Amino acid sequence: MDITINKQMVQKDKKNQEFTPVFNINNLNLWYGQDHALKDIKFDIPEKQVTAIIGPSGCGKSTFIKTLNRMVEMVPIVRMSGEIVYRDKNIFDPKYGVEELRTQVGMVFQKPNPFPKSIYDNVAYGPRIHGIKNKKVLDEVVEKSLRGAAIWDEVKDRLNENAYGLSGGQQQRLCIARCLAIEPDVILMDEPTSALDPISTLKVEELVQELKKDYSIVIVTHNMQQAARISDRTAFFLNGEVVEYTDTSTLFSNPSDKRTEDYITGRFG
Ligand SMILES: Nc1ncnc2c1ncn2[C@@H]1O[C@H](COP(=O)(O)OP(=O)(O)OP(=O)(O)O)[C@@H](O)[C@H]1O
Repeated sequence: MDITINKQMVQKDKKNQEFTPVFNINNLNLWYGQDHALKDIKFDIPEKQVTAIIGPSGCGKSTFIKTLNRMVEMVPIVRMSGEIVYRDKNIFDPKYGVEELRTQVGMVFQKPNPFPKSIYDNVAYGPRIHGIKNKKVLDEVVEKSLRGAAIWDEVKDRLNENAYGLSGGQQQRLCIARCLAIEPDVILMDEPTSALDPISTLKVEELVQELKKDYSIVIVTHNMQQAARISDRTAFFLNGEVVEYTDTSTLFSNPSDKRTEDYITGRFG
């Protein structure tokens, strides 16, 4: 049986700009036991743009982003219905291998989580698992990934030192380099700067702007200013629903739903 679903056609947003979706999410529902955490989520995530997910604590942002690489299934009590189409294939199809998906859809977490290994080995880890053994090829991948994550100049003379010796901001960029080393198509970021100081936050935000030239990025953030600064489109989640999803400038300057307006003007959350 062919699991290809052709939904990846070019679409137009509210400003009539064309975009190609990388994910189509259709009537996605998710329960933790009896708790209905995601309710009829339906929207498309564009290619090579930054999509921000905002909303108050407990509204389902992390749960949602973790459905996109099926990490949420690691929680045993999770049940889901609906469909997530990634580049014309339903990721819930039993024929779609989760490893294949996670090679395409990388993830960066809230707290930097380098392995207790050298800087070099952190970045080479994924390529090695994918069978790359040649030292010269690995050296190239490591350098390219560290350059891509804007940390090469800071670490090039200490590649064999333990990653735990880096600052929090450097560790987070190392984790981004580790993600780039497997050459993903999409990068999911779950509050990637919430554990960082303002200068490291700025570096990661600048990096996100660079990365979107080559990757499609979905970022969960508590910080509305951050969403406004770095994203092209924003989805506002509330109680497990998407209240509003549109281009970021419209959402912050002219929201169409009163609940969005109340949230972005600080009336709750
Ligand atoms: N592992 C879990 N088991 C049971 N319920 C969970 C689990 N993870 C999340 N939930 C519940 O699902 C709902 C959404 O949680 P989620 O963490 O996705 O929200 P969030 O918007 O990311 O919150 P925050 O901004 O505080 O991180 C909450 O009611 C939460 O209690």
